[in-house]
Amino acid sequence: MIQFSNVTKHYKRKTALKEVNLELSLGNIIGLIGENGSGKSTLLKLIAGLIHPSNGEVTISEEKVTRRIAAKVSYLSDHDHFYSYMTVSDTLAFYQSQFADFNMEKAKEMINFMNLEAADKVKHLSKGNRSRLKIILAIARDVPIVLLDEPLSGLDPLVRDSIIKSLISFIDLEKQLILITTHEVMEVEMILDEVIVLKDGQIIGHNHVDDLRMRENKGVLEWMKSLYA
Ligand SMILES: Nc1ncnc2c1ncn2[C@@H]1O[C@H](COP(=O)(O)OP(=O)(O)OP(=O)(O)O)[C@@H](O)[C@H]1O
Repeated sequence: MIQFSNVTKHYKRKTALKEVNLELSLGNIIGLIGENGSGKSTLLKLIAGLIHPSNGEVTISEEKVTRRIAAKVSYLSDHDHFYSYMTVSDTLAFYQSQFADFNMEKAKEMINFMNLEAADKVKHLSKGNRSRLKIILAIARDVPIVLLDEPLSGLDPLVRDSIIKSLISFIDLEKQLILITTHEVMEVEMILDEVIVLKDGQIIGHNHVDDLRMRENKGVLEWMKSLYA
C-alpha cells in the first residue's frame, strides 16, 4: 500500500533519511519511534506529499506521491492550525467544507466521547482539549491513510489515555492504516500492530509487536534500547 524505494531526503546539508526501503499495508496501526532528529516527521511528510524525496520514490497503491495524494491521506502535524475565533462546531463545519471525505457523524460522536463542548470557542480550549480536537479532525476523515505526528506530546496522562482510547474506538481497521510517531512508547504499545525504529535517518528495526513479545519476550521500549545499544 505504502512503499518507500531507496528514499533519501536531504535538507540543505543535513541528511534526514538515508536509502529507506519500507512496505506498509492497510489494516495496521504502526508506531514510528526513535530519538529526536532520527527522521520520523520527515518520513510522515514524505507520505503526506508535503516534501519530496531527494532520491528514490514514495508510492501509495503504486501511484507516486504528489500533492494530489492529500485526498487519500489525513495528516496531523505537530502544530495546530485552528482559527481561534471559531467554535468547536464551526471548526467541524470548516473541515467538512474542505474535505469531501469528512465524516461529520463520526466527528460528532468523537466530540461526545471526548467530552468537548461544541459551542466552546477554540481559543478558550485547554491544551488537552485542543489536542483532542486535533485528533478528532484527523480521524474523522474517511481516508485509507492517517498520519499522526506526536499526537501525545506535552499532554497529561489523562488526556493521553483518552486520546489512545479514542484511537482504538474510532479507527476503522478494516480500511485504514495508521502511522503514529511518538516518544510515549510504553503508552501506545498496547494499540500497535507493528513498530518501526529509526536512527540517524535509517530503519534499524521493523517488527510485529506480538512477535516481539512471543519470540523475543521483549516490550517495544526494551527492544528499541537493544537496537540502539
Ligand atoms: N526543514 C528542515 N530544514 C533543515 N533540517 C531539517 C528540517 N526538518 C528537519 N530537519 C533535520 O532533519 C533531521 C530529521 O528531522 P525530523 O524532524 O524528521 O526528526 P524527528 O525524528 O521527527 O525528530 P523529533 O523526535 O525531534 O520530532 C533532524 O536533524 C532535523 O534537524
